Amino acid sequence: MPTVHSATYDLLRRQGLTTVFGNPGSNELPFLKNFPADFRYVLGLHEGVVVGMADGFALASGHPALVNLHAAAGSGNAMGALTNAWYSHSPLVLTAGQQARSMMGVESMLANVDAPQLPRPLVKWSYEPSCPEDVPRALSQAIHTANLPARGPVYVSIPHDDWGHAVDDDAALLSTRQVTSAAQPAEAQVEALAERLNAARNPVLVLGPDVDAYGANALAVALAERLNAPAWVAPSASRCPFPTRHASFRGVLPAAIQGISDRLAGHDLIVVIGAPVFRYHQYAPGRYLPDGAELVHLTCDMQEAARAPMGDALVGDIHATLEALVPRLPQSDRARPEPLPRPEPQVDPEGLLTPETVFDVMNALAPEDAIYVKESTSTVTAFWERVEMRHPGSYFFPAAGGLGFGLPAAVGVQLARPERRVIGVIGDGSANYAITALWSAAQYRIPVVFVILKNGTYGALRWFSRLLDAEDSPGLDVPGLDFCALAKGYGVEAVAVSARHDFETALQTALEDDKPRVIEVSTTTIEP
Ligand SMILES: Cc1ncc(Cn2c(C)c(CCOP(=O)(O)OP(=O)(O)O)sc2=O)c(N)n1
Ligand SMILES: [Ca+2]
Repeated sequence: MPTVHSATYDLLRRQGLTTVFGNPGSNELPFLKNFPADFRYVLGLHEGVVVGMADGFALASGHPALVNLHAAAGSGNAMGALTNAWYSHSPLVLTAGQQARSMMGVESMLANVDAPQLPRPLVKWSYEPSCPEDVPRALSQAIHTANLPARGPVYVSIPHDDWGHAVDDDAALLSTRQVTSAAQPAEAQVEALAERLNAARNPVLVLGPDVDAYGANALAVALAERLNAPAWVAPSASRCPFPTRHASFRGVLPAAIQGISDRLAGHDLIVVIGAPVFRYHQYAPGRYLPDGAELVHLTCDMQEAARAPMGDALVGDIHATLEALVPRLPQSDRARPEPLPRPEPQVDPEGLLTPETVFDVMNALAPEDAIYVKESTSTVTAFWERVEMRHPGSYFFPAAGGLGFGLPAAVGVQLARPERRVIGVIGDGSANYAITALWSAAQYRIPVVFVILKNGTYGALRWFSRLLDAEDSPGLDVPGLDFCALAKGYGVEAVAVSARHDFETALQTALEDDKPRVIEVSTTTIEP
């Protein structure tokens, strides 16, 4: 007779979720016992690391990832990482152990009181099965809910005395289910979009993370070339949807209402693809659109479409829609955009490196298909100007700006993409939120190159403090951190550098190694 335990592992195996990212408690042991030999468990020492690794793994692989957390305390620790997974449309299947059913009501230790409520609103669906026999079906619903557009995290709480319960043979019907979506816009919808583009005098593209998530980067290039239109990356970029040295590439839009309108002034049609409209950040009120401009928005996420403050929107599959759209457009006779000029090298002060130099060296030495996991807020602009990214899946940044993503996500990305080198570019502030990810990288010998930019301060907050007239705020500096000692403590080799040649040597050595390494670089602080 199959049990909840055996039926669940059959389901997970057939649905391709054989890597479990977790941090266990007693509630989880009945799920983890008799752990199948064809499954892999990746331990994180904090649940923010567990979810961060799973997030990087899911985003880089394009498939759902399974997470197993401890009840309330474990799930609570994961909430910060969930903010990023929610906004990056990351298909995470979070499971959490619950106290035994008869012990929940008295709120005994490790009872997850009102479990489904805890992760809301950062999950698409949250559930605790009402009886043990429903656990396999609930997990099947969780997998498909996470994976259907718009993709996103889900949460299932499972009492630990459910796993041994018998289930009937029909539970096996779950494991072979294939649930997919077409989301192909109708002929008339594609035609209407084509007509609008054809009628535009001076269209501009604004491309978001879901272009990269749907593998539609080449279609975005084809669209830009067919229109001879400039292509901006949508603000607060969490992925790279367009080759950064292409002639149409114009950089990342500022995350400010008036700033965006200023950059897009003169265009009569703004075509936003695969991004919310928009992920503003600093409060800089202004006009949502430049004079004379209209906006049309293609998104996979109905909530993005519904909540936008302006424009028309079409909800559909990004890849399928562009595939249907591009052939309908005649080759424009507009002048092709001129490539952006290359930035000048920066002069480094004695004993420090500018972030610009760090990125110039990275661009020179890293493989052309390197993957960057970025979490140093003040250096984002300099990075996009100086580091070339041309392949899909080359860049990941916390989609909600929730720090503690970078280190673990870099581990998860490298686990998903062993054929490409992953370089984590992490601020000395951000590095502390999930520093224990270094232990997982060492334990599982996941060869991420962690470059920690040490400017001794929360650089982005220094900038914000000026913007918000709060420059006398306390708590903006992080002096006295020794990331070589910290890395050593977690089993990762590390070196500290403060001169260009030393960084070149350290980076080259790390790129040639098959184990993780930390490079602590003393840098100046720059404006975001
Ligand atoms: C979990 C969490 N805590 C606090 C913040 C606030 N915060 C903080 C603390 C920043 C400073 C980041 O400093 P860094 O050293 O990582 O990078 P820079 O010096 O390049 O800004 S940026 C920012 O939004 C956050 N975004 N997420
Ligand atoms: Ca810093």
